[in-house]
Amino acid sequence: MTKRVIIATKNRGKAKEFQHMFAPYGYEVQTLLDLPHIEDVEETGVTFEENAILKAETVARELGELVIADDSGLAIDALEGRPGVYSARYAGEEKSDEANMTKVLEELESVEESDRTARFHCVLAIAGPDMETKTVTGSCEGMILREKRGTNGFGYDPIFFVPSLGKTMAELTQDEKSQISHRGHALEKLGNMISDLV
Ligand SMILES: O=P(O)(O)OP(=O)(O)OP(=O)(O)OC[C@H]1O[C@@H](n2cnc3c(O)ncnc32)[C@H](O)[C@@H]1O
Ligand SMILES: [Mg+2]
Repeated sequence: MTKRVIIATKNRGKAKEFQHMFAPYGYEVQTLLDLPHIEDVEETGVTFEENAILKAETVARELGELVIADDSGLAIDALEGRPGVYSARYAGEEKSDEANMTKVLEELESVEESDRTARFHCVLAIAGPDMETKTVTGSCEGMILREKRGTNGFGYDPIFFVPSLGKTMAELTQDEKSQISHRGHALEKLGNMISDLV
């Protein structure tokens, strides 16, 4: 029987990545896109950790099941860590990846190459009945380019350059991204915990 794991996300890009990352372990991933009766959780926290816990615990309580949530974002040094926890809505409530990237590129227009350092952060929270909520973190270092490159991935991937690979995140295959990404690193840490629980 296929094991099922629920991820409390409505982000199609994240959903696709989790499906890909869990498949080799024989897990079928369901997200809030498959469970439309579950409402969006308001992200009132001021840290990735607070928001990940909020999303995981709220949905776990509603479903009475084990749930994983992902809160993530991009921290740019020249912008004092912005967009940070506001990454999804940086250019407005409509959560447009294109508008968010355009805003970042404009804000960095006068910033020279060596100062364009940034990193993606990901906090995964796992919550469920009869267990204490746990969190793990992962990050990935890079540079913000001056224009978009590549069409894979989602969010800020086309402007996030990974120096060790000489490519943007949006030029990586799903396998390549999972090996080096903030989400991939966090999920590695969650690995053993999940196999004990789900
Ligand atoms: O809360 P859920 O429903 O999971 O979906 P969301 O898109 O609102 O997710 P977050 O609140 O965690 O915001 C994360 C934002 O950070 C960006 N982001 C996170 N991981 C990324 C990745 O792997 N590549 C590119 N951008 C990413 C992207 O803009 C996301 O919308
Ligand atoms: Mg969100």
